[in-house]
Amino acid sequence: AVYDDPGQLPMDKQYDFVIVGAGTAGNVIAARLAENASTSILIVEAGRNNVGFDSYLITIPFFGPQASPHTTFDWNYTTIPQEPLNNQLIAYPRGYVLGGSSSTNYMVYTRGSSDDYDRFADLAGDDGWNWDNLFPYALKGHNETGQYIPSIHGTDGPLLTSIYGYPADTDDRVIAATAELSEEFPWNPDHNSGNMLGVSWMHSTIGGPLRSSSATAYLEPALRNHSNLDLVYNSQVTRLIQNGEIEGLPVFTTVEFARNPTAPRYNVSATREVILSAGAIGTPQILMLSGIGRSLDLAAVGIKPIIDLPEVGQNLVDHPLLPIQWNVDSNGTMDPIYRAEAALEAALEQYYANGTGRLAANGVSTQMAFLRLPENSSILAEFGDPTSGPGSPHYELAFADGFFTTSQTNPTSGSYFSIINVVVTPTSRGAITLASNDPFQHPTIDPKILSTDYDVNVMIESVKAAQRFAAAHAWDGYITGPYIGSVNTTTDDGIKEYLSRWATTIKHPFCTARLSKEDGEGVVDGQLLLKKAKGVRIVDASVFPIIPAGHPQAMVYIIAERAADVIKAAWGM
Ligand SMILES: Cc1cc2nc3c(=O)[nH]c(=O)nc-3n(C[C@H](O)[C@H](O)[C@H](O)COP(=O)(O)OP(=O)(O)OC[C@H]3O[C@@H](n4cnc5c(N)ncnc54)[C@H](O)[C@@H]3O)c2cc1C
Repeated sequence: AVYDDPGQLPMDKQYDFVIVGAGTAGNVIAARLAENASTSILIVEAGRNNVGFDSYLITIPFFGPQASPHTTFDWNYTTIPQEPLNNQLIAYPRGYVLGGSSSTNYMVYTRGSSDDYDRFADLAGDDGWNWDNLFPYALKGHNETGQYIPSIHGTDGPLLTSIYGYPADTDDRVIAATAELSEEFPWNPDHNSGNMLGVSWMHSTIGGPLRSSSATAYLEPALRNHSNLDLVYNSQVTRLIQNGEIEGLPVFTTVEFARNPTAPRYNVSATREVILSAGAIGTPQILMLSGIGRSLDLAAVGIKPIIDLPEVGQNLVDHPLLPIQWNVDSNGTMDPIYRAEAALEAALEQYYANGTGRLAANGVSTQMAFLRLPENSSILAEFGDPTSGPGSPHYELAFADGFFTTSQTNPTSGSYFSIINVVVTPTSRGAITLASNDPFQHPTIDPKILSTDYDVNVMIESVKAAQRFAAAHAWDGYITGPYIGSVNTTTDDGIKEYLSRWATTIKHPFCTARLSKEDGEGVVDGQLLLKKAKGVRIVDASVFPIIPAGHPQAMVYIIAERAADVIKAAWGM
């Protein structure tokens, strides 16, 4: 059953599992556990329904970047001042809706490098998490035909993925530049094979003309098909409550939640486990509100410490992003972004008539490159190599037909080509801490974007690589010059100044409740069970020991698919 208010929930009902957060990972766990008819499951979600008011923003692919921030789909968090970015406060979006961030993200689908999975398995002390063993879970995707290797994609799983669905003016030139500069920018027929290096067509979680999210792919069918699954949304979990002790360890299987700060609080207990899937911000916030974290910090905001786990909320890592653009001469054709917006009515008419046109495709980019610094790079000599192996990239270039930005003011005329630079193996580490003991007050978010010399230097190298790509003959007669003339991006210092103005986050917070097989380290163990406690497992972006070197939603889905099997095995289901 589905409830849109916590007051409606039958309070005498027993659940085997209570899942906190109907987001990317939470819905995978819920749908898989619900396959066992004799098990009862409740999902508690703070955010809103994914259908209803303004929902075209989260269904029509082109509008993805407009679904957040400052909408009802978003938690609308803001960071504290980021010193390397001229002390700007950065909007820090997270999905506040069924499907979580999979309902509001930009839909880019990259599984990541096999090295990243193998390092995850090593740090977890469990080979079940390595690439070879997780590959069958990756096939729980569902594909359309296109520029990809069919044998490495699934065809009957729930999540829909596809390649870019609209011919861009720049497609042929990107491919020609790749052929021309093939030593630095080799073509890779499909970066979802475990080897992601090179330039490939971008894949997206789009099926037909619609966004595919964990709400549409997992939650909705599970609620339709399994009466043992209940959902309550508009219900924010305010803490977990200790309800006993087993083998000298506190048990935390009672979940407290409320509709808003002044509404009554309700409790529900799981007879087996609570699964925290509230994401890299929500999960550490709930743990700390429950007395689980760095004891001194908790006491400082008036929370009684119960479990001292100093890494809760620490190790926050995110990918920094920096867009750069070029003016282009497109023979009088408008920039596709304005073309879609200026001709919105016609575009919508086409979209609703037959699901085609610019609005049916991802609004971000068309192809993307994952690249390594050269072996003899002075950056690697000075700082070491943070990648998980020789098949993993240091940075990414994403190519966009039109003006793409999430930090600059959009121009209102002209035609553009954009390259989005991303440092995919950042070494900056920030933290989530509690600003108060009020669960409805946002936590303090400090991702410390671009705060290490390694990150800044790799971003500078990425921009230079983008400039080399845009200087290929393939762009002759098309690119007419760089877009921002006021900052000289031909020197390292110039790029640094440009970066302090326009770099931002790509919105991939990770690792705030990281796993570790070592005693005395991390927040969860290799089976994702909360350390020093009983009854709590965490499955979401927070448990990753290292941020994936790519767009991470695919790896969250894949890890959640296996976590569901780990839970089933633990309870003999
Ligand atoms: C704007 C944006 C663009 C992105 N673009 C991409 C992209 O193109 N490709 C890609 O691979 N990745 C992208 N990402 C990142 C990716 O979407 C996330 O890493 C991934 O979805 C995280 O999954 P999760 O399960 O950890 O958390 P989420 O999917 O965020 O789920 C957490 C859920 O828990 C709920 N919750 C939180 N606190 C509470 C509470 N106290 N009580 C009850 N419920 C709670 C939330 O409302 C949410 O529904 C993007 C993210 C954003 C925000």
